[in-house]
Amino acid sequence: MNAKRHVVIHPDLPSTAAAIAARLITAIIDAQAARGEASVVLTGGTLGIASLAQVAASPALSAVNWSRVNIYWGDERFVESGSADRNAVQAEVLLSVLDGHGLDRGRVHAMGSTDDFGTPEEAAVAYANVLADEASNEGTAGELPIFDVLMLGMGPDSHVASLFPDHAGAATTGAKVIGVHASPKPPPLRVSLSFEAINSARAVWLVVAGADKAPAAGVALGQTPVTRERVPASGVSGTTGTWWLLDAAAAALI
Ligand SMILES: O=C1O[C@H](COP(=O)(O)O)[C@@H](O)[C@H](O)[C@H]1O
Repeated sequence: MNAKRHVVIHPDLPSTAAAIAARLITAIIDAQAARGEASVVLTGGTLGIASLAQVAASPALSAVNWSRVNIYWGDERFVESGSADRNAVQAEVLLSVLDGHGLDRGRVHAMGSTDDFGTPEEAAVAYANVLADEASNEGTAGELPIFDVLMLGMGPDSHVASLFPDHAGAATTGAKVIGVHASPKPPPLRVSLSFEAINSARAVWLVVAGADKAPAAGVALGQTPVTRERVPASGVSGTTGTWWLLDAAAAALI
């Protein structure tokens, strides 16, 4: 067992979402106390979006200085900017509420859409440039800003972000952001952080709920060695720790 890997199991999806929301607000407050701002990487997915809704409803919302929170995404569907398929559109359940709490939309960095780019690769290069600019602005060495918390959903096939098992993106090295074609899960075109970018984060949280995720969680957390190309969820980790935040159904085979 990786000493920095933590597994936290909650009874069901609603309680897991509420716990993740409380954890996220606390992590942002702690990061702001330490360095004046906080950066979070959001995920789409059932539990990821449910957790954002819980943040929006939290009485602790006003404890955060939302004007100094930087928001990124781990992956995005390469579709029209207003499409309900987009993780950034789904995140409006929180962002629209935060507008009333001082959120600086200049710090909200959505990945590109088909409105502005011809291919996922073009959007990926543009997002890599955004990340490099933000790293430079904050004085962080390298091409990636500090990610205090990076959230990832996980698919039943063990994909995280848009890194799918035995698919080109999961085998890519040397790029921070990649274009994805022929995604096994629709829509087929996507943009995703690479393993390299994900694993630069301080804390990586895998947020996982539902019985359909139990086999993949069992394999990713199991004793049998697996590769990240075959089981992408097994290949992510934070520099300070990796937290698996699951409901009981998803944890049934751990
Ligand atoms: O396609 C995606 O799926 C995963 C997981 O979604 P879920 O609905 O099965 O929880 C999500 O984390 C990822 O961001 C998204 O693009």
